[in-house]
Amino acid sequence: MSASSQQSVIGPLIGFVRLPHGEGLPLPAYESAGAAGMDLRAAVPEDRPLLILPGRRVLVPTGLVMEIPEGLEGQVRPRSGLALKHGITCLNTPGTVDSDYRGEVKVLLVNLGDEDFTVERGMRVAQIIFAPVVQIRVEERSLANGTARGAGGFGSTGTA
Ligand SMILES: O=c1ccn([C@H]2C[C@H](O)[C@@H](COP(=O)(O)OP(=O)(O)OP(=O)(O)O)O2)c(=O)[nH]1
Ligand SMILES: [Mg+2]
Repeated sequence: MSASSQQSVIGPLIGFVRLPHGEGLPLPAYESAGAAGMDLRAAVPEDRPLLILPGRRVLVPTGLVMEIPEGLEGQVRPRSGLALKHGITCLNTPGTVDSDYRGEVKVLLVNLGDEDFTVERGMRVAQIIFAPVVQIRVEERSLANGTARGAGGFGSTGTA
């Protein structure tokens, strides 16, 4: 198995459906044995790259629909290299992909740099991390139970 196609053999199985405009792009894969995220590629047309002007945002298609099982979510997060070199990050980070979402996964990029940035087809624009989620039950109460911290927060435990 090559370094660029690591595949977990014990993790949950997630179905990826490739949309027509995603044809020909590699499926997301773990790029190293211990990678937490799988990179997401831009499924923009070869002849129509996306230009992101400084201060502007664009929604980048990935060409993928994911069947995330109940109990998991997808977190769309920025890539540090793009952030460091170009000021490109995800505006809504971490983006949340719900387990019942069956639309195309998209990446909302923002250009916080001072130069134009071009998103080419196949460029790895973000990464997705799959993580467990719990859905809680809500019970309204008149008073919260007491704790040692109480209402202290926002630096209440000291300055250093
Ligand atoms: O970075 C992201 C964030 C979200 N989504 C998709 C999957 C997610 O399940 C859906 C809704 O996202 P979210 O709940 O964050 O947005 P919303 O503004 O609350 O929309 P909605 O009312 O559809 O829930 O949009 C993405 O493809 N990429
Ligand atoms: Mg929502």
